[in-house]
Amino acid sequence: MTALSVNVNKIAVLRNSRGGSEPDVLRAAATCLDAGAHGITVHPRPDGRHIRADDVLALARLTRERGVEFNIEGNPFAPAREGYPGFVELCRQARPAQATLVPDGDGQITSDHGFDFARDAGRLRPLVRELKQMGCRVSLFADAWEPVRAEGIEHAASTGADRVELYTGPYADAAAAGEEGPMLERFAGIARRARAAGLEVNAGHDLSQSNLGRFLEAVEGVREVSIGHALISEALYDGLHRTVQRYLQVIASVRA
Ligand SMILES: CC(=O)[C@@H](O)[C@H](O)COP(=O)(O)O
Ligand SMILES: NCC(=O)COP(=O)(O)O
Repeated sequence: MTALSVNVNKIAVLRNSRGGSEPDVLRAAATCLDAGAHGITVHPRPDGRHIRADDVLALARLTRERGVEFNIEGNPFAPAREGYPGFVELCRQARPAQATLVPDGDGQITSDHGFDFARDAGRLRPLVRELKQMGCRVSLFADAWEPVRAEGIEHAASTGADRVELYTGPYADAAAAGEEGPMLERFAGIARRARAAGLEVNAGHDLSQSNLGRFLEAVEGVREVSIGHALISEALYDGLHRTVQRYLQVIASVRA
């Protein structure tokens, strides 16, 4: 069954908006785990807009104590700056179960593309090796809708990474327009291609209660979905514990 990793970035957005300690990221993560979430994801960004280095280390302790997975996302090429030791150094300190490499620039409002693996495989390879030597499973953020980039799956495998995380933003947009059919076929094809290349498949970005089930029905073998923005938004109306349980029910209802 697909694992649910809850991304708690948006708890930190609200907390940072007033400069205090509430809402508490750690308490929110513990609530998600109490509700049955399989893991926690964060995407600390160099500008510190939400998750900060101290959150990462605190969440690393919590997930280790709970015996669940911690997934840290980030751009491994982004330089360190005050308050941000750099992605690889953060992983060295936190030792997450999974490191998900995402090619985001500082100016992006959110993640919106995967790697160009034909171009980037060479410089990703040593980073993947270093992270795996730390004991991290390594996942690479990958597009699934642009033919040019999507053909790079074999290049992604050549980096030594364990998984790709399919960027599902375009799927979510298509689903909102009721036009997800062709997109799902493409995602299913890329997922098969990834597994044939020896990569397991994660998925994430803009997944929600309304679009998750159709995605998992169409795209076989998704090991993990990491979900944040929609889940936290829905939790504002329905409560965090109940919302996490609703996502788990969606996942459990998917035909094996
Ligand atoms: C990689 C990805 O698609 C998301 O996990 C990303 O973490 C979202 O980042 P923001 O929460 O900063 O939008
Ligand atoms: N990798 C995707 C993730 O962690 C959360 O993305 P979103 O649900 O906040 O869009």
